[in-house]
Amino acid sequence: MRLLRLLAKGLAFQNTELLSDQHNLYSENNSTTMRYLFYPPVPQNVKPGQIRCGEHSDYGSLTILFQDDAGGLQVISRNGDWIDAKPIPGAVIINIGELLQRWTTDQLVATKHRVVIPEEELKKKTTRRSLAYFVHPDDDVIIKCLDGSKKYDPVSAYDYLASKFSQTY
Ligand SMILES: O=C(O)CCC(=O)C(=O)O
Ligand SMILES: [Fe+2]
Repeated sequence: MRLLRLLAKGLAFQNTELLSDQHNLYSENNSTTMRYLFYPPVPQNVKPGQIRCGEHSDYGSLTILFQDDAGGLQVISRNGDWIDAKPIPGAVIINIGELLQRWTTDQLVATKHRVVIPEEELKKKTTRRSLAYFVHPDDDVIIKCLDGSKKYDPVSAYDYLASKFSQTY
């Protein structure tokens, strides 16, 4: 909630509660979830180009991501290069989600990221664990461009998530 308030401040919204007010994280009408991810050791005969977690951006408002020291997470830069998001002890990663990008008409960008397989043989044998807290707006919030533009069609947070899940799974 503090992060959402700070983002609203950073974007110079008059109402700094504008985003946080739409996130009743513990209500039944909110799809915020925590996911624990476990990546087993990579098999020896892994094919070139195989990946631990394919390129995507997260769907909601923000993701707070805790990763262990295995490494492999990469984020895409504005010019399309993949940059290692090296684990830093005690640090968390904050990803902007697609709904927040739509809401802010691209002022905040949902950065694409992926998890690649380590190159060193020894590291391939290690597992990787991460913990992701996917923060979502309340299900019934209609996400429409806050600047009044029509760049993105209004969509409810729930419908957006449901359409993403049906495409993914
Ligand atoms: O495991 C990770 O570090 C990233 C996972 C991820 O990006 C996701 O589940 O959306
Ligand atoms: Fe992700």
